[in-house]
Amino acid sequence: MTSPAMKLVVVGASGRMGQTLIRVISETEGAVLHAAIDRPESPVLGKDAGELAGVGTLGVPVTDDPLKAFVDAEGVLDFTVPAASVEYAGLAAQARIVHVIGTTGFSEDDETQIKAAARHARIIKSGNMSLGVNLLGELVKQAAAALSAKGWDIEVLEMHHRHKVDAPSGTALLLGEAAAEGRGISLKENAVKVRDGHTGPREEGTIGFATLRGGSVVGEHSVLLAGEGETVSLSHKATDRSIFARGAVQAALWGRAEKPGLYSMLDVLGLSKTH
Ligand SMILES: NC(=O)C1=CN([C@@H]2O[C@H](COP(=O)(O)OP(=O)(O)OC[C@H]3O[C@@H](n4cnc5c(N)ncnc54)[C@H](OP(=O)(O)O)[C@@H]3O)[C@@H](O)[C@H]2O)C=CC1
Ligand SMILES: O=C(O)C1=N[C@H](C(=O)O)C[C@H](O)C1
Repeated sequence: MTSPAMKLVVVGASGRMGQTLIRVISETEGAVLHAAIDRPESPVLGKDAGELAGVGTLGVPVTDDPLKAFVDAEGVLDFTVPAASVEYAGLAAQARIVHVIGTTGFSEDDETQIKAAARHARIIKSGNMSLGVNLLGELVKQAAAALSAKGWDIEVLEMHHRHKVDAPSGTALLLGEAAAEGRGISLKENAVKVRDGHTGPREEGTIGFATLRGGSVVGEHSVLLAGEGETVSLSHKATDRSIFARGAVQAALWGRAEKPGLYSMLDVLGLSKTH
């Protein structure tokens, strides 16, 4: 017997990802839009979420009351801002529902609070929900392990649209973590996120980041492994935000059957060693 469609709440409904999520949910068998939430000051409150996202009337008005929305829901899809995601994680824990977090730019304190919420909520969190980037992360891990001898320098390059507010991107950090794992080192202790002025020569074993912003670029990432006389380059280019939204809906459906905990897209995609 097939289970009824999973009731999903989209928070940040007016955002670039919020609208893409509403569209993708409307096209996904097994998922249904239960509620759409935005900030109390948002001009879209009261508007139909489907009309807002260009998929026709869905009979779901945008509200600013997450608590009420979460009570009867089974999952929340959250691509908003760190402060809001931390708050939603607490509410999802109270409601015992699945919380898919795509938001990026968290502080260490935010991460601690999300981990605490995952004692009761099923949280799936990733800096990038696409299949391609998560596969790329695994390839980067392998390449970093294979090219771990001295003389191979790792640099992560990213470009995004002019509206993006955090840097390096969540994806760049995910790829940096993958490279660090391949090397058996800590990213936190070896990352170089900014270079300016007389920096001196590159420090052996560091992982560098470079950030570009402009135009409407959805998301482009490259990991360069630069050696003496040769460079290996591993890249991903996103041209459509629906790749992230499809991954998020897939994550929510997967999380429905899981125990409370903090999971990543590697768990959802079966690429995790521990799952
Ligand atoms: N993990 C992944 O695969 C991906 C992650 N992202 C990340 O998702 C996040 C959002 O990206 P994007 O959609 O481009 O950004 P937008 O700015 O377009 O959307 C963010 C939305 O969140 C809303 N918002 C802000 N505060 C609250 C709140 N307290 N409660 C409810 N809603 C709130 C904003 O409303 P308002 O505009 O009124 O402030 C806006 O509608 C970013 O962190 C981005 O990096 C993006 C794509 C893929
Ligand atoms: O802000 C964005 O747009 C994106 N954010 C995510 C990130 O920080 O990596 C994922 C994707 O690249 C788009």
